[in-house]
Amino acid sequence: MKADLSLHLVTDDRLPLARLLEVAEQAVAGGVTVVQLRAKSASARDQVAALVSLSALLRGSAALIVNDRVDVALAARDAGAQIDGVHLGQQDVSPVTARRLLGSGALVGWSASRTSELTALPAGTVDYLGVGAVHPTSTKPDHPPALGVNGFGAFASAASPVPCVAIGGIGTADVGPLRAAGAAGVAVVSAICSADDPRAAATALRSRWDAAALASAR
Ligand SMILES: Cc1ncc(COP(=O)(O)OP(=O)(O)O)c(N)n1
Ligand SMILES: Cc1nc(C(=O)O)sc1CCOP(=O)(O)O
Ligand SMILES: [Mg+2]
Repeated sequence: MKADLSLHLVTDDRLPLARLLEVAEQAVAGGVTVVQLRAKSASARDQVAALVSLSALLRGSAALIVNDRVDVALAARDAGAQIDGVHLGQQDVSPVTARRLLGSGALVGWSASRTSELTALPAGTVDYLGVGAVHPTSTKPDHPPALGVNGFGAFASAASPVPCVAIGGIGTADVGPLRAAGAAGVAVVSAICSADDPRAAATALRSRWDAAALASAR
């Protein structure tokens, strides 16, 4: 595996850059392993600037990936940022193209929520699937229908051996059950970005994950 997929911070579109950087720094200090810049309403230029700042802040302490935009990932690399990969949706550039453009070492994630989408999965092209929504969430009003933890588990079994990262309305109480259902990791926006103390929120998610991983190893 190219990155520890266990705990993703997906950034909140509504955060101003200074707060986004603060939240990312605290989240990684609390145990986040992947930071995904999700800035859907920002211009390409602003996304590149944010990635350059995030890269300088993280200095490799967590993987830094970009939502939707392979072009932005490449432009940020060109500007000197360490960009580890992208997370793509079903409507975005194909993961095959992303893999070709970003290289074999890049982390390429792809969204999937129905088993019919797996038939189109190019073997060896994606490193993980982002699977949701686990619960309904107002963070992404156009999210796919909620799967619940059991639905997530059924999907993860069908997708095996591709690692599945759970997303959508996830809080600390979901982490253990999702790990037990076969999640390779969890991804959150509001559980960290809307917390008064993002570091404490990330620490709580991290310790639930570590406890569940320990329990499954017994
Ligand atoms: C880890 C992870 N999983 C799923 C998504 C959702 O991606 P997508 O379906 O492309 O939707 P948007 O985030 O682009 O609105 C994700 N971002 N991260
Ligand atoms: C970005 C995203 N993708 C989803 C999917 O189901 O594919 S749900 C989602 C938003 C997750 O935010 P929160 O942790 O605040 O619920
Ligand atoms: Mg997308």
